[in-house]
Amino acid sequence: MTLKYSSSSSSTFLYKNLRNTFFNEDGVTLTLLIISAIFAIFWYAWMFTRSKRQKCPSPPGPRGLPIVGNLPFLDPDLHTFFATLARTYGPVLKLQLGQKLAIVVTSPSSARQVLKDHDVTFANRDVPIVGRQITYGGRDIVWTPYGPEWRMLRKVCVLKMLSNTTLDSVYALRRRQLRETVGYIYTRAGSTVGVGEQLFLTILNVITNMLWGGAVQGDDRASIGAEFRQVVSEMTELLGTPNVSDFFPGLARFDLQGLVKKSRALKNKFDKMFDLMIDQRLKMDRECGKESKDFLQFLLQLKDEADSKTPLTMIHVKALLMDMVVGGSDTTSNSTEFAMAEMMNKPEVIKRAQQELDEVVGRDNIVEESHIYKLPYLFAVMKETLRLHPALPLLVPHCPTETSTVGGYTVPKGARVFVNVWAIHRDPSIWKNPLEFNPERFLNSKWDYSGSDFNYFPFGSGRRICAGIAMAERMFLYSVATLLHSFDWKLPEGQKVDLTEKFGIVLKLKNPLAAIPTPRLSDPALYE
Ligand code: HEM
Repeated sequence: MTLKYSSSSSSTFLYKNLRNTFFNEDGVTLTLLIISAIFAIFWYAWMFTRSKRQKCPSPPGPRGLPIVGNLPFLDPDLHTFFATLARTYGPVLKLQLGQKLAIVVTSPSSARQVLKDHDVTFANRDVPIVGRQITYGGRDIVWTPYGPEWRMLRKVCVLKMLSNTTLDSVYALRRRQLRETVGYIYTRAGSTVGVGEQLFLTILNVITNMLWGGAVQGDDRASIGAEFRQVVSEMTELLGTPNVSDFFPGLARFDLQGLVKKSRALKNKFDKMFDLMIDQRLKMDRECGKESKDFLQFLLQLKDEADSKTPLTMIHVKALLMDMVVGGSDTTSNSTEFAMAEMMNKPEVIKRAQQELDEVVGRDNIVEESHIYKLPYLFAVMKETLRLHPALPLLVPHCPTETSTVGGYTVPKGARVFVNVWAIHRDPSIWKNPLEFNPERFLNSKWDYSGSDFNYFPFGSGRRICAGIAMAERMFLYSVATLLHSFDWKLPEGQKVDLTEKFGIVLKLKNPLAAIPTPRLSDPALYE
C-alpha cells in the first residue's frame, strides 16, 4: 500500500501514529471495533425507522442463505412443507424466496383477515410467469388484477355460463355426457377402468359442450381423453412448481428450469383448438346466420358489442375458454376421484351412500340431477372430501396492493400470500380425528362452503372466491351419485387404495385410481 504524505515532521508523526493504530495487532482490533460500531449504529437506525414505518414486526420464519433465501430448502409438496413450518413458526410466517417475499397463513383468524377484513387489499394476484404464459398474458379471471376488467370477465362467466339459471338450462348436456360415461363403463364391466380418467372426460365434455357444443366421442374417447387430461394436469403441475424466474426476475429470460418453454408448448395445443372452434363458429354464423346457444357464441357477440371502457377482446375470449377448460375440469375431476378413492378405502361409506341412492332413486331407475338435493349423505361425502383434499390446497396465491397487518405482523405490499386451507382443514384444534375420512361429521352440521366460515372454505372466500361453485357442486354430486348407483366397485386383485396426494396448484392422487365396475341395476336397458 503506498500513501503520499507531506515531508513535514508533524504529518510524518501523524501518519506513523495512524499506521500504528490501524495496522498493528491492537490496531486491527480497534479497526474491527470501529467498523462494528458504525455497522451497529446503521443497523439500529435502519431497524428503528423501519419499525416506526411498520407498526408491527415482520413475521417469523426459517433463516435462509444470502441471496437465495429459503429457496434451496423448499420441499416440492408445498402444502405439507408449509404446514410443518407453521408448527414451528406459527400461523403467519415468512419465507424469502430469492427476491420475493412469501407469506404463509395457516389459521382461521389470519385467513379471515386476508380474505375478509382486508379483502380488497388482498384481492390481487402475484402472477407467476407460467400463469401469464398460459393465459395470454394473465388476461383471464384467475390472474387479472382486481378492478373493472376482472369484474367484467367474472360477470360474463358467472351470468352466462356458471349461474344456476344457465346450468338448469343446459342440464340435458350434462345428462347426455354422464349417460355416455355409464354406457362406456358398462362395456368395460369386469375389467379395470381408470376412474379419474372417466370422470375427467365426462366433466371436460360437459364443459366443452357448454363452451362450443363439442365433445370427445366414440373410439377417440379413451385416447383423446387421456391426452387431454395429461395436458391439463401438466399445466396445473407447472403452475404449482416454484419457478426461479419468478424469484429472480433478472434471470427470467434464461428460463433456467425450462418451465416457460413447457407451458408455451402446452398453451399452443389449446390455442390451436380454440382457433379452430372460433373459426368454425364464425364460419357457421356467416353461412347460416344461425344463433347457437353456446358460451363461445355469446362471447364472440359480446366482443363485437363491447363498450369501450372495458372491451372484451379476442385475447379475453381465449383466456376465458382456458379458465373454463383448465380451471373447471381438473379441480372437479380430481375431487371426485379423491371421493371415490376415500370411499373405496372405507366400504361402509360406499354401502351407506348406495343405500341412500337405492331409497331415493331406486334400482330400477337412473339418477337425475334433481335427485342430488335429496341425498344428504352424499352431500356429506362431498364436503368431507373437500375438507381432506381441497382441490386448491393453497388457494390461488393472493397479493396485497398495500402493506397490511395480519395476525399482528406486517405483510408488505407485493408479497405472495399463500393461505394453507389444506392445513386448516386438518387442524386438530378444529376437527376431531382430522385425518379420518368421516362424512358423518358433516351430517346435520352447520358447515358450509359459502366462504363465511374460516374453519372450512375449500372454494376460498371473499371477492376471489371460486366462480364455479354451482357447477362444481352439480358435477361432483351428479357424477359420483351416478357411478355409485350404477356400479359396484372393487380394486384389482391384491391392490390397495393409495391415497397419497401429489401437489400442484390443483391437488391430485399420486397414483390414479383404477377399479373394476360391476353393474348393479335391475335392467340392462338402464345402461343404454
Ligand atoms: C371441486 C371443484 C372446485 C374447487 C374446490 C374450486 C376451488 C377454487 C378455489 C379455492 C379458488 C381460489 C379462490 C381464491 O383465490 O381465494 C378458485 C378460483 C376459481 N375457480 Fe374454482 N374450484 C372448483 C371448480 C371450478 C369450476 C367447475 C370452475 C368453472 C368452470 C371454476 C372456476 C374458477 C375461477 C374462474 C376461479 C378464479 C376466481 C377469481 O380469481 O376471481 N372452479 N376455485
